[in-house]
Amino acid sequence: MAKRIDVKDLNVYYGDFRAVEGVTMGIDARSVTAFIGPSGCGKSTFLRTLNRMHEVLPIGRVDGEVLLDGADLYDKNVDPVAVRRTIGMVFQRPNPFPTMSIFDNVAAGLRLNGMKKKSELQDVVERALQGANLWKEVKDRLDKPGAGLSGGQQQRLCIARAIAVRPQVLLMDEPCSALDPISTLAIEDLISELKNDYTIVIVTHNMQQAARVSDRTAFFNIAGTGAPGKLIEVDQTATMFSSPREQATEDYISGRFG
Ligand SMILES: Nc1ncnc2c1ncn2[C@@H]1O[C@H](COP(=O)(O)OP(=O)(O)OP(=O)(O)O)[C@@H](O)[C@H]1O
Repeated sequence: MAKRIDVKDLNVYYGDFRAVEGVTMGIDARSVTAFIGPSGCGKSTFLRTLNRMHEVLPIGRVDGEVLLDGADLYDKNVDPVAVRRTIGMVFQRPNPFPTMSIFDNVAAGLRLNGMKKKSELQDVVERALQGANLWKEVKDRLDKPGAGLSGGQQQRLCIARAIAVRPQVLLMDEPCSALDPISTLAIEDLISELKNDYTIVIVTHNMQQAARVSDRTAFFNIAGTGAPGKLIEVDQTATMFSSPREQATEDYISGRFG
């Protein structure tokens, strides 16, 4: 189910502006890969190319290859909507559907995929909520609005919604930046569990978080305002944090800039 991703010479544009230049890297299946780097270096932009979300913007354009177990996501015969179904995304701010119940939030994607039987939906919703470590807290209030949960619970609800449709990859764009430390730890524990089943990519500004949750870390940087973001290096997280190859990585990790 979990798949690996290989990116080859990827350039990402907003109109004429090249925001990310020449990224080539592999992302292992069933592992957590963290993207780190200073603000504006293109981490989120690059992340959104991995499930073809970038091109939702009219000015969004990509060239290069993103291979999911060897198959190019940008092949002209590939349906971008199908890509977004197999590569799920969790955003910075928890964004449950505000008027929907907790149950319906998790069931929404399943219903879109044609699952109609109540008993089947109940099974999958329960499994997804358990997978997101939220079941115990919400099992007696499934018919209450998702918007009534705490921020940390809402983010776990969004993770449950994302995993309910059994994606092959889960992309997370600073999933803890709006959360308190306790909720952050709950999400980090969850990420460590989910990697047994999913390929996970997480953008984070928090060095400790990258060190705690990821197996591999990719450092991106920009030469200056208006310059494109570039991948500087990617390696095992332990190596990146103890003996990176590039001086810029060491400077960033040790807090000398960014
Ligand atoms: N919708 C947009 N239209 C035009 N340019 C954009 C758009 N979104 C982002 N950019 C530009 O693309 C570059 C990369 O931005 P991006 O948000 O990907 O960086 P980031 O590393 O994720 O930053 P941060 O850590 O602050 O979230 C920046 O120069 C940014 O201004």
